[in-house]
Amino acid sequence: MTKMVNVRVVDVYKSYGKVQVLKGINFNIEDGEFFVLLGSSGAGKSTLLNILAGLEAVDSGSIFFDDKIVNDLPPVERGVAMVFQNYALYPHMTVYKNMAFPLKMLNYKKDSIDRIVKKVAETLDITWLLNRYPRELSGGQAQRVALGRALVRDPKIFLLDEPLSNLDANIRSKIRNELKLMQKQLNKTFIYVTHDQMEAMSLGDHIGILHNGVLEQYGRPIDIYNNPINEYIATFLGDPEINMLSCIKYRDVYECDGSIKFKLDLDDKKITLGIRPENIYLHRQNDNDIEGKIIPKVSELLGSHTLIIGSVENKEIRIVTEETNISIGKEIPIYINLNKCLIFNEKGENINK
Ligand SMILES: Nc1ncnc2c1ncn2[C@@H]1O[C@H](COP(=O)(O)OP(=O)(O)OP(=O)(O)O)[C@@H](O)[C@H]1O
Repeated sequence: MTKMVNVRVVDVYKSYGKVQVLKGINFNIEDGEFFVLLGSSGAGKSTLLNILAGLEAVDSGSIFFDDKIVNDLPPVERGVAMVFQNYALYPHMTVYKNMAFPLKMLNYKKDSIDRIVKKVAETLDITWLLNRYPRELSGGQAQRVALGRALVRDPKIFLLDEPLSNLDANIRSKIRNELKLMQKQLNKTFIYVTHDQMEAMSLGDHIGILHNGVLEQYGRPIDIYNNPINEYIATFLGDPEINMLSCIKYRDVYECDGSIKFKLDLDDKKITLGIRPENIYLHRQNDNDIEGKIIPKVSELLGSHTLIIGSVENKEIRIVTEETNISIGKEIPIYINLNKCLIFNEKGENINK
């Protein structure tokens, strides 16, 4: 097995014509980790992935694999393998031939090809599928084969560009779990691009969030979720979406959308209070909880929990609760613990102490 690489991206800039797509990107990826690049459409994710693959050149900046600069290395010499959205399996070839293909192109001998394909098939538990054609595979199996085809060349890094986005929602989470297990088993560095925050949260050892060509935040999913640096990130992560209440200070009391009032030792005249739906309660939890009111309008069962969408003074509030007996249309109290809220200043920056 090749040694795991440590990827370092240093001050990377990239423009297409007048459009600056990457504006000074810096981050590190540890050996053998599952790294997720998350961002909305047009954020620059694919561009960055293509730069790592060697399919695009940087305008300035450096890419290091294992402390070795690879800016000028062509894709085949980088030891990376790409797995695309549609898996790009050849429909007229069996699984065996699909997996053998990259080695055949590199002029490997027939018996070496056979040995490698069978070994990789065993690792991925797809030996029994070797004689099938791609049309005879489920989404998850096709994904294993696509990984297998990438794995035969023993790449140091896997680059995956939205590999699950063509799958039905119901098998997506199953395949997501499998992918994570396979990555841990293979102990290879995975760099995974997605616009889906759920996918990023569940797969990533670390996540980098790209927004308009800037890496806004980097870290462990739970740390970013609990401590997003700004309103954009706070809103991007989490489903149902975080509640954002605009608050204005009158004397020493902040008054917010949705009839919520509280005291806070801050100088800012205007702040935004970010409250995750799971942090709003229908019963008092602590003496110093802030009390508000909502009129529930919709209640949606999420399995073990219920999502309530309620409103006060035209402000919509999302609550996730374990309670099931909610009367729609009747005003009820809500309780918020200020310590569990995020506080943003007028510029949208997180100012939690
Ligand atoms: N070859 C190109 N020529 C010109 N502009 C490009 C080219 N490739 C990408 N862009 C532009 O660069 C920006 C970033 O594109 P990129 O594909 O990296 O975004 P993305 O985050 O992967 O988006 P998506 O999730 O929609 O694929 C977009 O505004 C896109 O239109």
